[in-house]
Amino acid sequence: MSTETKCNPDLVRERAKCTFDVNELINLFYGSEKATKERRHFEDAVLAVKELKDAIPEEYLSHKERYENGVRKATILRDVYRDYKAKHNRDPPPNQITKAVIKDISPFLLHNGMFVPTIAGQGTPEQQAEWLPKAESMQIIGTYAQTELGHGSFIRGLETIATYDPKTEEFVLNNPTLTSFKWWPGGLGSTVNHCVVVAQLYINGKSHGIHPFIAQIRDLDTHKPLPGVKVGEIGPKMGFQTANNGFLGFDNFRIPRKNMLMKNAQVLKDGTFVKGINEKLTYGTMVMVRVGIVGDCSFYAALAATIAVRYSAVRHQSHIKASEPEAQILDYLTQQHKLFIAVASSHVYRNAYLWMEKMYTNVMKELSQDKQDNLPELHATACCLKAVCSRDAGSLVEECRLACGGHGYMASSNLPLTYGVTIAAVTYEGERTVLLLQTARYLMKAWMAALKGKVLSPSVSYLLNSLKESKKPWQNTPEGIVKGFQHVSFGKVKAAYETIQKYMKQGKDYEDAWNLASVQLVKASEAHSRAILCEVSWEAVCSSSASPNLSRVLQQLAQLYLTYWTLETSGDLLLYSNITKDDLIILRDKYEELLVAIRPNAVGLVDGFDLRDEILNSTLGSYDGRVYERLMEEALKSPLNQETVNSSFHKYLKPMMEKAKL
Ligand SMILES: CCCCCCCCCC/C=C\CCCCCCC/C=C/C(=O)SCCNC(=O)CCNC(=O)[C@H](O)C(C)(C)COP(=O)(O)OP(=O)(O)OC[C@H]1O[C@@H](n2cnc3c(N)ncnc32)[C@H](O)[C@@H]1OP(=O)(O)O
Ligand SMILES: Cc1cc2nc3c(=O)[nH]c(=O)nc-3n(C[C@H](O)[C@H](O)[C@H](O)COP(=O)(O)OP(=O)(O)OC[C@H]3O[C@@H](n4cnc5c(N)ncnc54)[C@H](O)[C@@H]3O)c2cc1C
Repeated sequence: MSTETKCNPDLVRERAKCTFDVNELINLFYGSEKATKERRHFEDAVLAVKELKDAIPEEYLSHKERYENGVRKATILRDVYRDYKAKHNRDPPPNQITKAVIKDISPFLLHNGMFVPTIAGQGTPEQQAEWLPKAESMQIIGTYAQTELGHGSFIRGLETIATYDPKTEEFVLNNPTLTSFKWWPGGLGSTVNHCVVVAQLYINGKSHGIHPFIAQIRDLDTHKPLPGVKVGEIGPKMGFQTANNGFLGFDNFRIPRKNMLMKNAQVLKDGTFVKGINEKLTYGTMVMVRVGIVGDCSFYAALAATIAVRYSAVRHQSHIKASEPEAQILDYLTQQHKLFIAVASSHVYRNAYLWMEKMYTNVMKELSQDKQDNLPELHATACCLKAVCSRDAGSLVEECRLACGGHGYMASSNLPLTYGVTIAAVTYEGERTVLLLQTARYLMKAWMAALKGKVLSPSVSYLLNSLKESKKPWQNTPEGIVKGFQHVSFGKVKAAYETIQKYMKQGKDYEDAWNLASVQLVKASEAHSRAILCEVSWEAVCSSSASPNLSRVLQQLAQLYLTYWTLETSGDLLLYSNITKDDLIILRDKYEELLVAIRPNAVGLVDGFDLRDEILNSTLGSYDGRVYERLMEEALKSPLNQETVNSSFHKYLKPMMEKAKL
């Protein structure tokens, strides 16, 4: 029997309506047919491992059990990765199968995501040769320990100290205050035995700024903290329950000189400090991860959209017309308004990620040739896109959850957990406002350069164009809308700059003027991000190799994104572009037309994300649409349903009722 015949009939009908080839979309989204095959093949291999299946839903486990189960599965998953690599002589293809296995966040996330990349990016060839083979083969397990109780955003303010002792050629690590304790690093709680510690370097009483050091913190055999190390777990959070975030403090803990990662700056045996070409290269891992987070946002938006769109196709409630049967809730335009933007945004973030990945790779290549010219643009762009995409993705996931009504509130929908994980990215790897202000610094510099008629980097060159060109009449085309967002960014950058100047003319120094203008500066960065997202995604769609049928739908999605944000930010466009009220009315109508046009393809579009049921892990979103059956099946797994009468009845309820009779 085919999967289709077992499916909910609404979903079968939806799939029959689709006007494009879903497999073509899948291959386009993931790069190629070969990439799809390899990814699916790897996912199959993981899912074939029986031990990776959970007996009961994670939510019924205690905090400790959940962590232990997470570690158990992470180690099995690690074996599957290793075997794949041994068999195919290459890493497994990019995939999201960890989501199907760990459900929440792997206790090895920081090992793979930041510990290994920091050794690779910040270590000398000798250090890489020493640590990478051990780390990559999991002989050692590590994390990235930067944030402290007292400081996360302002990393120059970190208080962990590494004092060089030339007599023994060692660094002495100390956490002199409570606020200097490391706080947050994933896996630190009970999993890792090593970490990259970011600490203030002192030589002969002189501070030389923050640098990364490798410290072994637990014994490799007993796993006990080494003498001089105080380490533990920070407790339950809004999400990330299995990430095993921890705290760490050192008391005169010695590590050899070679444990400072010295690709950028060095400490020689005699204590001579050799400065790197650019001290900000020490922040390199964060830049890489910020790029990766834009890709993660695409995944989370796709996951939530898949669940909510499929559920909305299956769910019937009320009537659009009294004479007709109860409508699929997906037929309500308000529901389409809530959901289709999540589908469209996933594509936008995916294209933005691919664009950023190229920029990142180019800059890394240039840095290897000692060329740093494009590093500021990379940093500024990664900061604002990470900030805007993570916040938007969080809101989209929450909107999808709300769009599922009461059932969206069930843990078994997987939408609450997905929200907790998605929204964390607004804070980690650089808090949103703080990162937007970093981009604003870059925009102010670019603006000053534009005023002087200098050539600007590609991502901000529109500032110069907008300055040179007089504003042209608004055009209600995608290209016209992209230009409109560039005008908004231009206007906001200019206004923020002029506000700073105004305060300075009033006698304020630059820093105070900056702070007083900072709400505008943040908004300028947001507008700059939106202009990039619109331009990059529209260009990607126009240059795609998709067939005419698919291309039409992808263009509709991209136009939906542009139109949605035009209507959402119409005040800004009225202020800074030549858009008129009449243009906005036309766009409002166009937006509604787009929702109606996308509607028949809604299920096909989410099928095109190719997220299998095990990854969705949702009663509401599975491919076959057996929503009500799954809700009941999951509810029956509750431990409270494993007994007819719970002991609390005899202990509390009955005595209460009996007392009440007296
Ligand atoms: C082959 C292609 C591969 C593409 C990549 C894809 C790979 C994907 C893999 C990863 C994906 C997912 C992995 C998941 C892992 C997830 C981990 C989740 C767990 C979370 C971990 C963490 O949170 S770790 C801790 C993160 N912490 C932060 O982010 C702290 C934020 N704060 C800062 O970064 C800095 O303090 C701040 C930048 C805000 C300020 O620094 P400061 O030194 O004070 O600098 P300023 O004085 O403000 O500025 C001075 C000038 O320096 C410039 N600058 C600052 N930072 C950088 C930088 N990183 N690079 C370059 N330049 C920088 C700044 O712009 C100033 O310049 P100016 O010219 O003077 O204006
Ligand atoms: C789930 C999760 C996982 C994490 N994992 C790790 C990890 O593995 N390793 C690690 O080292 N860290 C980790 N972190 C820590 C994370 O990187 C920091 O929490 C993050 O960088 C924000 O710093 P903060 O907590 O100091 O926020 P704060 O800077 O204290 O932010 C609080 C408020 O102050 C505002 N603010 C701060 N500075 C400024 C400013 N200059 N201008 C304007 N407003 C400002 C912010 O906008 C925000 O509204 C993790 C955090 C989370 C939530």
